Amino acid sequence: MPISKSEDTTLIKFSNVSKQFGKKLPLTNINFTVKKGEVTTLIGPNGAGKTTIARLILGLDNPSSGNIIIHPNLKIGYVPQRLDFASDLPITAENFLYLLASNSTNKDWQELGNFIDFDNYKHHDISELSGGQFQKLMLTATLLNNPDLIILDEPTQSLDVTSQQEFYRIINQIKKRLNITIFMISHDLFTVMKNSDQVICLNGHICCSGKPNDLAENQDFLNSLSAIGFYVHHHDHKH
Ligand SMILES: Nc1ncnc2c1ncn2[C@@H]1O[C@H](COP(=O)(O)OP(=O)(O)OP(=O)(O)O)[C@@H](O)[C@H]1O
Repeated sequence: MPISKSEDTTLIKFSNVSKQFGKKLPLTNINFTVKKGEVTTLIGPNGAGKTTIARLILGLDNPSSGNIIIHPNLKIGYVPQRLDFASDLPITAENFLYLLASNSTNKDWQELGNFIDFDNYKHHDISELSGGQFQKLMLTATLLNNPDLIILDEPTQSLDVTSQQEFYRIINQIKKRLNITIFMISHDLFTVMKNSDQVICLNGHICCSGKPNDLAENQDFLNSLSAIGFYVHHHDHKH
């Protein structure tokens, strides 16, 4: 069913979606929308159903019940958590992008390279890249197909704080300059709160969701974060 005109900025809409695997019910009654041009971040503990949601969006799996509407002709790119097969390839980062670009719709990979500080490591073999450089390369590889929306599965999981901040800076640039919508799965609660337009807190069901600023003030949100194992720092004293 197409999205009606009044919801034109809605790229993805989950309505009462549940997913069952045998006797397991990892997702129950999931409702959310992803709006064009926004960064939506899904947070939750291991086993919360985050990857299952990403797979449903990508059409790799179907909901057991409920309805998922994807905006017609939406091009979705996926940046996986890891890409084991590529990390040992005896090929430079530059040649890797060059090869991918020759098969893609966006031939201008060198321009995309500006986003990721590519000149500093483009002549390095992929196996020599740092975790942060490799993630940036994967991100750029995904952008080669001119997606409208990209899904990032825990992109900063193995990165140190400086590389995480750098990665989120790039994500924000991509959002602004290329007008790409971002759907991100993440564990980095505090970076998420700084860098998202919408946060969805998941643990089999949606515990709460909203704009980071609203949620930060919301005791239900703080309680549900504690309940699912996120440490919440209460900064209630003055320096
Ligand atoms: N194909 C499958 N068959 C059976 N159970 C599955 C399948 N895929 C996922 N599950 C189960 O669904 C639940 C949610 O898994 P999912 O991978 O979506 O969680 P997650 O939030 O992404 O976890 P993590 O943070 O560890 O990656 C888990 O209990 C998992 O074992």
